[in-house]
Amino acid sequence: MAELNPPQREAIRYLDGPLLVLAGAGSGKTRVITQKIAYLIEDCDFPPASIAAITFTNKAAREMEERVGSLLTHRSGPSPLISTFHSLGMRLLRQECRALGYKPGFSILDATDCFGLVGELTKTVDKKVVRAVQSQISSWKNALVSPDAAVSVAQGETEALAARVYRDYEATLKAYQAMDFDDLIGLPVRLFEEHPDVCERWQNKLRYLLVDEYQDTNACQYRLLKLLTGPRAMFTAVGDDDQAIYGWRGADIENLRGLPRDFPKLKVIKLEQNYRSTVRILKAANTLIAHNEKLFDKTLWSDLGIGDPITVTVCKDNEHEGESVVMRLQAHKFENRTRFADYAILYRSNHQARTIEQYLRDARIPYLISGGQSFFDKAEIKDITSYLRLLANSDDDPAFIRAVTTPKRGVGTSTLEVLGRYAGERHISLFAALFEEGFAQRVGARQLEPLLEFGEFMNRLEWRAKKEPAGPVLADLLAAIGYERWLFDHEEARAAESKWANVQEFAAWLTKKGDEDGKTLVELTQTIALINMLEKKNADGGEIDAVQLSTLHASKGLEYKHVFLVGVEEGILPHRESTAPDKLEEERRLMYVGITRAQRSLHLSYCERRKQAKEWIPCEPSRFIEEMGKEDLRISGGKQSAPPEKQEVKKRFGNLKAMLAGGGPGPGSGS
Ligand SMILES: Nc1ncnc2c1ncn2[C@@H]1O[C@H](COP(=O)(O)OP(=O)(O)OP(=O)(O)O)[C@@H](O)[C@H]1O
Ligand SMILES: [Mg+2]
Repeated sequence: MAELNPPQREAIRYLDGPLLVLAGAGSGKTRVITQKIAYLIEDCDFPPASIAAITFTNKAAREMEERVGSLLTHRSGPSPLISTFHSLGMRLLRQECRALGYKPGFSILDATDCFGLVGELTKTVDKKVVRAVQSQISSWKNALVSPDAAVSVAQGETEALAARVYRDYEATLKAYQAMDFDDLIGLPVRLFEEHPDVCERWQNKLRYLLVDEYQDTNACQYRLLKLLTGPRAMFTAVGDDDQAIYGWRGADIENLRGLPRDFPKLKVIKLEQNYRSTVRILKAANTLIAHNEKLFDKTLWSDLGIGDPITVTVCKDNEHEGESVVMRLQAHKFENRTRFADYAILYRSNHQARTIEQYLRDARIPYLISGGQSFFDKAEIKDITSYLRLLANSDDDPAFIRAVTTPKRGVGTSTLEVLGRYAGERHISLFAALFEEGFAQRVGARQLEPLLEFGEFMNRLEWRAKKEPAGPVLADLLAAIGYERWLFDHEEARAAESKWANVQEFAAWLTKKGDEDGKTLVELTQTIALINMLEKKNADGGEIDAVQLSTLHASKGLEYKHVFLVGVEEGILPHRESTAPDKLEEERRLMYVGITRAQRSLHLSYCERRKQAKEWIPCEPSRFIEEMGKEDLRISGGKQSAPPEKQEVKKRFGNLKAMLAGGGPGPGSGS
């Protein structure tokens, strides 16, 4: 407890009832959670398995696991449960799903799978409509609105359509023995409400709960939290209302406001010292967020020194911005003798990453991306996981269709249509239907043969997939379906190579996971949907020295020595669809999150124009730059000052070249 300030220590030791730690960015809220877990185990003799900590992302969960692990090095045996709400829900459902009419092998459909399903049910090819319907259904699910209730609350055409689709969507998922991400929270809530005995069992099992990033919980998660803690209400929640950035996904700041109302005994502790950022960075963040309506009074100070001014670079267009950010990063790294991993480049939307990636690749700078397209979203990975899903759950019709048609094995669309109709009449899955005599009578022997062969192959493999270690079973599966050959027959050589490399990486990862955790292929399958990034570690086990590229949303809770925040323009940040007053406040919080990720230096940039559908559109600097208070900003570039900025970069690179020629950097200002 040495490295803790008095309110942090108080928060850690407080066990008399529910506790809320409410504090600004970088004030050590996450550290309170980590240390409190150690305190509960070490000093209060809580069995590790009776403690659950909930983080916002898988990455945060892994980091916390590592930190807790290093605090408890001398202990072996079970560890506390550290996971996201979704992983916790999944764990719970795996054990209890029979009470809700699910088999333990239930499938988890990711957002892309669900998009396909909603698309089919909506009967439209207009992706915008499908997306709107999908997002509306998700909002209802997160707000605990049932399909029946949705019909009566729906307003306008899209919502009415969504309400109609909602019921079919739920029924279809159930028929597939499948769940979407929202179900991983919603179904445990239903389970606990319908089965108080099960709820009580879990309340006794989990005796202390800790929740990080509490401001971004939604109504459903809040309900789950209340059910899990029960009347004892032994929990610590930490959060910052100024960092609530997931309103668009159903998170509700009301849950923060409602906490004192629902728990009259709630104790609130505030933390005021920021241990992350220099004074200038913190001041800019505080000045900016003061433009939002205040929910709670908070102060935040730092004694880490005044620090460098915040730079604002005006760029001609986004190509120039990409080039400039990479050049400035290289120069900064050289001057300060830092590592690539000390840098993050943050942006509002995924598409902004493309240009930056290009310039990073050209400069041969290693980088990692988070918050982007998931590895598991790639077609080749989804092909393979469809087999795994089907092995775990033979009711998973979407998985069946993908697996039976990829690679092609002579099963045509018309046969599948007959199979679908037959299965529908009999109310059974496609997989079960293919073995039935009634179906065999409707198709010719030539059509039936490849289907039966596939079915028998899967049946033979299922037994092994449920019993044997994952690695060898997966290797045999890949060989048996001839996936590699099929890729090279159907794709250009280079595309096929890269896809096959991805499949191999995936197989190696699953094998390793299986070996580490002693899990079978079927057991691992459910985890796949929940993981959005491979744990990239290099051969010696350390983290790769790479620049981190991330959306602002995905950067929450993390910190980097030096941060480049790009595209700080009207229309991007704030986003053009979010300029209504309440949405604007969320955009401002997003900017606040971005600024407060930086420890030592912060570099903003924006473009004077951007290309949109072949046309150049002039851009305005984001209002948030103005709102940060100008005195600590150093603005360079742009029309008036274009030459000096160029000179500046040239000068620095001139130096760089001279220094390189001279064999090494001069004294740096430290990292
Ligand atoms: N008492 C302390 N003494 C020294 N360093 C501390 C102390 N408390 C926290 N820190 C450090 O300050 C940094 C910020 O802490 P932490 O990430 O826990 O803040 P946070 O409040 O969770 O931030 P965010 O709101 O961004 O999630 C971390 O590097 C942490 O190790
Ligand atoms: Mg935190």
